[in-house]
Amino acid sequence: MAEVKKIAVIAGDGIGPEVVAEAEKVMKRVEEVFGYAFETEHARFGGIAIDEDGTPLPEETLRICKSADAVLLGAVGGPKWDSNPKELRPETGLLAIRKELGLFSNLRPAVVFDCLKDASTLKPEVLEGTDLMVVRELTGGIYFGEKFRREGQHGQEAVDTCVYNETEVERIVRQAFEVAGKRRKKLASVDKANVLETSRLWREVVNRIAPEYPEIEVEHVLVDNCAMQLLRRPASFDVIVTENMFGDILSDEAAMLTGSIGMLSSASLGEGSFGLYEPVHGSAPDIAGQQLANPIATILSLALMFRMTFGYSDAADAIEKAVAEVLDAGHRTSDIAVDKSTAIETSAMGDLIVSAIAKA
Ligand SMILES: NC(=O)c1ccc[n+]([C@@H]2O[C@H](COP(=O)([O-])OP(=O)(O)OC[C@H]3O[C@@H](n4cnc5c(N)ncnc54)[C@H](O)[C@@H]3O)[C@@H](O)[C@H]2O)c1
Ligand SMILES: CC(C)[C@H](C(=O)O)[C@@H](O)C(=O)O
Ligand SMILES: [Mg+2]
Repeated sequence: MAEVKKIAVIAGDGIGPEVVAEAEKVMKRVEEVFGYAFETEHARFGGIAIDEDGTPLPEETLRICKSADAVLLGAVGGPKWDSNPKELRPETGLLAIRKELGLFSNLRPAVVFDCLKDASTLKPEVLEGTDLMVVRELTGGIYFGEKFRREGQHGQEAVDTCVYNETEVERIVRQAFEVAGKRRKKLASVDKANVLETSRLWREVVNRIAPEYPEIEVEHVLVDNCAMQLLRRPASFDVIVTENMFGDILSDEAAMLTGSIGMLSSASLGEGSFGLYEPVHGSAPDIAGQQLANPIATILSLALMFRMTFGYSDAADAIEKAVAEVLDAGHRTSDIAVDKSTAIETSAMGDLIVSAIAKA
């Protein structure tokens, strides 16, 4: 009997519960096919927790996450809470959970499935061979710097500060070198060193560490240029390492290489094997509750959990293969369907993937 792995499951808001439900079906199927055992504990987080507990990140939720081996998260947020004070914003809870759990490294793979090239706005020949990984710093930078308002000469002033220390930069940069070493050995460090002091420090740290990884080819790319090159030569990128806000923006851009943000999975990691796994997308209030959401990003996030936290590569490979097979067979949710009239619902996509999961 396999050791029981504890997974904290946080559905969240909007399409969160819809996509997480499909990932939970996949979890059950993996238990049946591979004999692994998972114990899940559900927790409230985000907008729903604000409504029921008066805070986006209840103590109980944090306790459940800390006592688990890994966390599966859907998405949080929505217009209902958009004008709340910042302590009562779902997004504030998201930043708090990342910080509390020490998840400084966010891996966001963007892989273009051959059969989905028609779902992208880029030409198929530009997309050919695109398989990149954004390594985003997740617990520092402008997201976590001091923020305040003050009265200025021209009315209210708002201040956001961006701070990075060498230790924070070094640990994420080392992670990225390690990731690149297991891939195609190319690292693009993305910054704005022509303007920002934090970026100058970032670049110095990358240059100091690079000689320790002589097998990795390093390029420095300014973030504005990177945004452009991602559309011009996406296949030339292997690993992109960058600070918190640039990584947020570039990963949503990279999503469109794959056809939809509904395809992009992520792993948030710290020093140990513990991780939080969530799709890159948000709660998509515009399509919530209609079974229109693509569950693949969440299902692929679960595959990342199996591979990275539990070392269950057989199950992770089987999930990824099942997703590829279902897409190859022509099944599409609306976001990736060229002919929208043929699109299938969230749960139908989940069911098809579940049925396709098999031992190699
Ligand atoms: N990690 C998170 O929980 C997270 C991430 C991003 C945004 N958010 C929050 O989500 C809310 C909505 O944000 P937004 O609209 O800017 O971004 P979003 O990612 O929720 O949606 C952007 C667009 O992509 C579509 N989309 C997103 N996921 C999809 C899926 N799985 N299948 C099909 N289409 C999908 C949406 O319908 C929408 O048109 C905000 O409150 C935001 O703060 C949360
Ligand atoms: C909702 C928001 C706080 C979050 C972020 O910016 O990190 C989201 O955009 C993401 O990419 O996970
Ligand atoms: Mg984002």
